[in-house]
Amino acid sequence: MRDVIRVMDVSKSFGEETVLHHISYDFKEGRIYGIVGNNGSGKTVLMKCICGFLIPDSGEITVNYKRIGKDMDFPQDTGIIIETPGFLPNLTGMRNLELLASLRKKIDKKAVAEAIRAVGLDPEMKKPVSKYSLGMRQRLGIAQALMEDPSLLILDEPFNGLDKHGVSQMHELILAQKKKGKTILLSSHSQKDIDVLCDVVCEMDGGVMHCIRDRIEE
Ligand SMILES: Nc1ncnc2c1ncn2[C@@H]1O[C@H](COP(=O)(O)OP(=O)(O)OP(=O)(O)O)[C@@H](O)[C@H]1O
Repeated sequence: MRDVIRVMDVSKSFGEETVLHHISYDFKEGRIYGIVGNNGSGKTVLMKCICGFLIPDSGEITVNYKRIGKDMDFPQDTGIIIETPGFLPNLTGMRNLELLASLRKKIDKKAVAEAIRAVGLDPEMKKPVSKYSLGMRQRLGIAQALMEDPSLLILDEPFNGLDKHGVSQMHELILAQKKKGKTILLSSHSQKDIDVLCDVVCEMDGGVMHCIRDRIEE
């Protein structure tokens, strides 16, 4: 099984606080990994390092065998949600995603509209994003992560602000992504999200990461 992400002896501190302490782990293709741990345990910092938003103090991370920060600034072919997604408030959801898509490659309006529909929003909706509820904004964030059909998804608390129905819709969407062979890293404080979705559960604690469940190896 191919290693999509390799985290090799990665450390990261902020002042006196060591958040990641010599972490090494290989994330394999086609699996859903749950990243769990208490508040402040370093889940977001690890995901940000993988996405190139933070630079480790030492160690190396590769995504699809390319070194982040060396061979490329951020991972290619990757959909990312880190923290609550920010959008231009006066534009519609569709226009926001079209703009983001156009920064990367030739804009595919049909794919953008499909992603918006897949998260339960209406691509024709005329409402500007400033009038979206938190849950709608979160759905748009998930659509943004999915719209270019990336093979890797890095989702930090992607269900924030969603109601019960919304969460189960998004569970189905994520499981459908897994069926397409995608690799998914997901952090969540909800045990249900982790139980329903994840093949492997990795816990952050005291700067280190332990795999506490592996349904594939069991
Ligand atoms: N840019 C930064 N500057 C200084 N400290 C930071 C920075 N980013 C994160 N930290 C610190 O790193 C630690 C880990 O933060 P992180 O956001 O990764 O936690 P988390 O596990 O995602 O928590 P939560 O479950 O609350 O989202 C925290 O103590 C946080 O204050």
